[in-house]
Amino acid sequence: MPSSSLRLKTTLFTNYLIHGFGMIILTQNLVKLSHHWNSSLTVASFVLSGIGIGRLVAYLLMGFISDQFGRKTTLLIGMTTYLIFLVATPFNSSVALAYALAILAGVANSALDSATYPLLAEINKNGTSNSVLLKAFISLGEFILPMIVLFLSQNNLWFGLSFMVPATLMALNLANLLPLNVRQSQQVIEEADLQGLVISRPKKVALSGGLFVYGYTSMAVMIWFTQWITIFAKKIGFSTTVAHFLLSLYSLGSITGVITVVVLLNRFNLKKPVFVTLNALSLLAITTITLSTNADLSAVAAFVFGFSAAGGLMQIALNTLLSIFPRHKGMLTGTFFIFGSLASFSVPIITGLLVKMPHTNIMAGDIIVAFVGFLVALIMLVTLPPENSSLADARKSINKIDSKLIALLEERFAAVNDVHKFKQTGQIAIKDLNRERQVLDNVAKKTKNKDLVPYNQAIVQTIMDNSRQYQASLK
Ligand SMILES: O=C(O)C(=O)C[C@]1(C(=O)O)C=C[C@@H](O)C=C1
Repeated sequence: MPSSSLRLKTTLFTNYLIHGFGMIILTQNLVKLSHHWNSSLTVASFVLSGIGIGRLVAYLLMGFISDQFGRKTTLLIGMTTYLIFLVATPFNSSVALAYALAILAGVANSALDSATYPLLAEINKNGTSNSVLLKAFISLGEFILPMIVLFLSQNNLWFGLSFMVPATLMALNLANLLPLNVRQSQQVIEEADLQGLVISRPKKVALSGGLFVYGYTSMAVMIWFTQWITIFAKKIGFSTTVAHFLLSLYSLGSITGVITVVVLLNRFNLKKPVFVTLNALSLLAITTITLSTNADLSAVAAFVFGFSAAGGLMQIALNTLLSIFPRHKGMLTGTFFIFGSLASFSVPIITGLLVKMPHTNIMAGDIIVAFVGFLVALIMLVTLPPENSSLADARKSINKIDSKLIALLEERFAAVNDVHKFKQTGQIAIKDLNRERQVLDNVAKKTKNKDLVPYNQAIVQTIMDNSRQYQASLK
């Protein structure tokens, strides 16, 4: 790996560690901040919604900027706005400005996403495991920040230091990024890569449509669980300790899942089986949680649910989407995350309505969400071209393709036989160089991956040479 690429990756992962801090920094300091703003806790928690608004408003714009003006520009926008949010928030004493700063944090988040996911896909051909790793850095940030907040409060230190730690990291990270030539680190984005996956149009439509739906369900399935599991567990008679423990097991499962998925995807070409298996596991786990009245069984299911549903599935789906339409990675990332943001917005409303209805099992709705996610995984299974995880596997694929080619060649020779009959009747020469040129032009036009044109043309030329020999052999 070139050193510039390693340096760029360090910047990207550090950004997401800081983003892990950023995700919970307002909630972790909410009481202190509300005093600072001279407001009630209710008003202070309203400020949190600014982040969601900022994300929703900015995703498409940032996606556009990322595609049109480059990943580095978008990264700089994201990092600078994050820095302003982190530095200004602890000093600010106006609620209105706090809301504006929260919106800025949302904008920063959307800029980072719109630049980072496309960049990771471009730096590494198989960028899925790196995208999943981003989630691990977010979790690490979310794990560290509460400890910093606790340390500051126990030692009577200024709460604003918890903002200054990520702000300092962000400033250093900006200094690290500024001199970098990101285009060079992106390496050569070959024409072949820009063509995207070679699959039929209907398959492309089905897969990309499914993946956008997955942008919603993958987020919704987690929010639904995390929002209700404690209340649900108490309602079905589990002790308060068990009820809270289920959420911790979910988080533990999530971190284990992310690490497992990163290792699996790094070592083997297993994207499809991993995606389908984890979706099946998440469906099974949430069904178990919904129906179980046994605390031990629910505990195992909560861990498995975190492992699968929160183990980086969203990142795998986004990465697959980017591989279908590589020319518009920024806009696609933005749109995908808008679906996710819609889930954060709508799930609390939907579940809020459901919970008012008598005799409803609030977790049952999450089974439906997980089931839709599983259906998308099945669509991926049938539409994505096969990945070969070993030499033997790759050769098996070649054998299958060769069988199809042979059948097609036999069909072609049958057509050549007909051509030959017409030529004999009309006393026309076998060799027709004009026709051969037409055929080769057609090959160039039909070949999607332009790097392959000379090879495909050479193959078809050989076929025509043999077609002539075959015709000469016929009586
Ligand atoms: O189309 C013809 O005239 C053919 O004879 C068939 C064919 C071919 O195999 O495509 C073979 C020889 C000619 O030189 C051109 C094309």
